[in-house]
Amino acid sequence: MTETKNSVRIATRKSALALWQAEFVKAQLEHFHPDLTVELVPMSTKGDKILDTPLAKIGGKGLFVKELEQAMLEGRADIAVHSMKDVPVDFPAGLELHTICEREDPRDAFVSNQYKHINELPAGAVVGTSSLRRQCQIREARPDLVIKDLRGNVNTRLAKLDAGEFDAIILAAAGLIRLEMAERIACFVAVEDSLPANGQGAVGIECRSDDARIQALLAPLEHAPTRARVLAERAMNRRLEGGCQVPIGAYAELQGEQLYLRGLVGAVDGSKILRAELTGDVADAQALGTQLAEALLSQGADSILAEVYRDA
Ligand SMILES: NCc1[nH]cc(CCC(=O)O)c1CC(=O)O
Repeated sequence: MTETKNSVRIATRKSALALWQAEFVKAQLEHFHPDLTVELVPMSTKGDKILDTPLAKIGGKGLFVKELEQAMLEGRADIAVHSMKDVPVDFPAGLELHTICEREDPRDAFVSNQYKHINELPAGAVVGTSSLRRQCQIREARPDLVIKDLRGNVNTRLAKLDAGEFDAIILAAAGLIRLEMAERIACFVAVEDSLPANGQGAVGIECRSDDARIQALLAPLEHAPTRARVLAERAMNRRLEGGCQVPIGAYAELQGEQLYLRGLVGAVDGSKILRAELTGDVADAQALGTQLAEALLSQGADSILAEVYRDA
């Protein structure tokens, strides 16, 4: 399809979750703009191709977004739909994160075919996750469990659980809910027990900074409360210079006009987890995130993170 005034092309990864999110944005755009033609442009990213290496070791910010951004910069697509959790803090010149949609359940989910709760797992049980943030919080609570790396998209991870490679796995609840697999969730993990990653459960839309036509079309998809929460969480990560593969949790909730923000930085072995929280005016969301990061840094977060990056 050639570019017309009344079309939008969405660059998307090909995983089931990415396609769901792109279809969701397509449906929303068509709902608000009945005359609009919306087309998906699926593509593979480096992160999709390297499946055998723990994510923390590949490093490289934007492993899952670079190809999508290239497509927008070259005019092969107009927008890219991302899980906010996977979106790097900075954007290439000419692109911006323009829209943040309403958040799905931000919690982690405990998934197991035998056990209803992490506390039911016997000593030595094997738990699968590739997230350092989840690892450090599990290790702190249950040093007797064995944690094994678990990569792949949601379906691959569930298949590995079902094949008996793990006694339980931890996934983002949002992904399972979106893919209509909520029945696989044995229990939602309380945010007190597993503080979510910044942006978890929220979908963001990136577009060209100078594309006023697209930005006007995106306007009705914006969800201001989610934006405030996610911006606070991202500001915390930004100040800590944390990419998406770091043992950092950041979670903001709205309490009226107040934003309640919690953060943590953990040593991967669970030997030490720093926590901080604060409450402030929602209008100061980003400043609050930075302030929370400062509180964690003053507790020694920088030396913990330096260790993580050295080992990675
Ligand atoms: N890191 C991969 C990723 N990115 C977004 C989600 C889930 C959906 C979301 O958080 O919006 C997942 C899977 C997971 O962590 O289990």
